Amino acid sequence: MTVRTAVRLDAVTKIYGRRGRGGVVALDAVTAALPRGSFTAVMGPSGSGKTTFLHCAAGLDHVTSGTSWIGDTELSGLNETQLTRLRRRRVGFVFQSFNLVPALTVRHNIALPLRLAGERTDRRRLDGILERVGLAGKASARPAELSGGQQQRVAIARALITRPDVVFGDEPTGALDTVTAREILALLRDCVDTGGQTVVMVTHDPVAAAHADTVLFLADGRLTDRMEAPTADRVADRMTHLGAWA
Ligand SMILES: Nc1ncnc2c1ncn2[C@@H]1O[C@H](COP(=O)(O)OP(=O)(O)OP(=O)(O)O)[C@@H](O)[C@H]1O
Repeated sequence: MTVRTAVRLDAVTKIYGRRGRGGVVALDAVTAALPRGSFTAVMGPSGSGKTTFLHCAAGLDHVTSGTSWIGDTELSGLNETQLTRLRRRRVGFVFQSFNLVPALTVRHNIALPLRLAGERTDRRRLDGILERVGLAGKASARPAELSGGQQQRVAIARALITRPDVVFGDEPTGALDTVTAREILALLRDCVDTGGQTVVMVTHDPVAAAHADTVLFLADGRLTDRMEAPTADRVADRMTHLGAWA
């Protein structure tokens, strides 16, 4: 494979439980290659395998069969220690529920991945990231003192601090109002356009998906369709055909 691919899955199957004995086939021979510096949205009906796709792509979960790569690193070839290192340094995560540490200030929340990796935090870099996510004056605040949108900005800054190859988002705007969601999506878009990052985002929302370059559609664990240069209307239409709103 070429290093121009940030994320790759080759015939990835994920079964929870035991094959053929009541096990759930959450992903069924999924193959996808996501280029570096691209923004991909993953959509599909509830239970179609979106979160499982994200977890298998990011090394948060083991695949049952098939192979997945981050850059040129094959994840199934890594032991637990190597996987932990990869998750700390090469991927960033943003969740619907922000997952910040309440007792820590914004500055310390953002620096946490570096501390866990045993690295010193470069003050200038941290200030630069705070500025980039629009929180320059909030370094000493604690999460409870921030709005939902501001908390998600902290989570994005925390995801970016290790300069990851890929930022994975699982419904990153799911808990936000429409206006705030749009600001967060613009920030993720900027990570790709200005920062050269690769972003992969699970979402239920066609408007959110329209910020991506490509939308991948999952149904029953299979990749059934893709759309380039999506618009909210076209995505909503495609989701209707998948029975997503049923
Ligand atoms: N830990 C688990 N153990 C057993 N089954 C699981 C587990 N995680 C997910 N599943 C099942 O795998 C299938 C895919 O789940 P997944 O969470 O990936 O779907 P999703 O598209 O993200 O759903 P949603 O939109 O509702 O969050 C579902 O049938 C789900 O019930």
